[in-house]
Amino acid sequence: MMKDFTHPLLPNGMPDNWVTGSGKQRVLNLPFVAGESLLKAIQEDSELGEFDWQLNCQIKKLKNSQPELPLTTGNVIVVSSGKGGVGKSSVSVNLALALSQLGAKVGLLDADIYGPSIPTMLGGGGSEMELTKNNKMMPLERHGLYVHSLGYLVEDNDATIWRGPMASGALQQLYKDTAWPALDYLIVDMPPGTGDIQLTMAQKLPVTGAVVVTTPQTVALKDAEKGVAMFEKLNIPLIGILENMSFYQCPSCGHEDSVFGKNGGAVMATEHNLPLLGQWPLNSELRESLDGDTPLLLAQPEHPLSQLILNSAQQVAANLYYQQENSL
Ligand SMILES: Nc1ncnc2c1ncn2[C@@H]1O[C@H](COP(=O)(O)OP(=O)(O)OP(=O)(O)O)[C@@H](O)[C@H]1O
Repeated sequence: MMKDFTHPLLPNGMPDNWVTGSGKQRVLNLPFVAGESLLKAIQEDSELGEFDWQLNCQIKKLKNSQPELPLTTGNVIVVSSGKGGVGKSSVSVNLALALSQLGAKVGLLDADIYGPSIPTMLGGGGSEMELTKNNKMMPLERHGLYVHSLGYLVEDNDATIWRGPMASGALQQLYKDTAWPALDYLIVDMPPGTGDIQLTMAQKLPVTGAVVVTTPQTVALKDAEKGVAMFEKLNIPLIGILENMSFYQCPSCGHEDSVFGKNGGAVMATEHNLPLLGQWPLNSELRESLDGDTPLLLAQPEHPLSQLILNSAQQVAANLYYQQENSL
C-alpha cells in the first residue's frame, strides 16, 4: 500500500522500511530533510490519511568526491553558475536558510573569492574572527546558519587580483581551517564561470552534488551548459537546474513578463535529463530582504516565494539522496 503513494519527494513511493509505528500512529523515517508540505500531502491521501503521521528526518551522509577528507561537514552541495549575476549567491543563501528552516544543521561557505557577497547578504562583516584552541576559525552564526566567507577575512577587492592557484588554495584552506560543527549540509557558493579556477576548486572540495543556477536567457543557458559539462567531467552528481529570474510579476496588475525569455532552464533540464529544482521569479521583496536585515524566508515564511524556496530546498535534499541511491 505504502509503495503506491508517490509525491515529487517520494518518486519511488514509501519503502516499507521507512515506515514505523503502531495503532493509528505512523512515522515516515526519511534519509533527507523534508517538511510540512510532504506531511500534509500524506495526511490528505485517502488511505494514508487514516493514520496520524509524523516525519523523522535522519539525514544520510552520502558519498562525496573526496572520500579521504573527513566528513564532519555533511553533504557538500556546490551552487554554481556559468554566467555571473544570475543570482547564484541569492540562491545559495536561500537554499541554506530553507534547509535550516526545515530542521537540518546547515553551513554556508562563500567560495566566490572574487566577489564574496555573503557578508553583504547576511551581515557579520567587521566582527572579530574567533579562533579555537587549535587555531581553527569559528564560523559566524547568522540566522541559524554557520557561515564563513573570505569576505570576512580579506579587505574588499584584495582577492580580485589573486591568480588561480592562490584562489583555489585559499578556498581549500577556508574549508579545512574552519571549525565547522557536525553539519547535515554545507552549501558552497562557487565563483561564477567554468574556467580552471572553478574546476580546481570543485576538485579540491569533497563535493556530494552540484546545483546549476541559470536565468532563462540564451547567453546564460549557454554558460550553464558548460557548468553541467564541467561537473559531468568531474563525475560530480548534478542535483538539478534552478531557474532564477524566470519571470517578473507586476505587483499592481499581476501581469507576468518573461524578462529573460521563457522556460529556458526548464528546457535545458529536460534536455539533460536533470531535475528542474524550481523557477524563481524576479522579485523586489526577495532582493530587498537580502539587502536588508531579515531574509524573506524568515520574515514571511508563508509568503508564496518563501514556499517556493522551501519546495526547491526539499527537492535539492531529496534529489541529492536519490541521485546516489539510483546510481548504486
Ligand atoms: N529572484 C530575484 N529577484 C530579484 N533580485 C534578484 C533575484 N535573484 C538575484 N537578485 C539580485 O540580483 C543581483 C545578483 O544576484 P547574486 O549576487 O545572487 O548573483 P550571483 O550570480 O551570485 O552574482 P556573481 O556572479 O556576482 O557572483 C543581486 O542584487 C540580487 O539581489
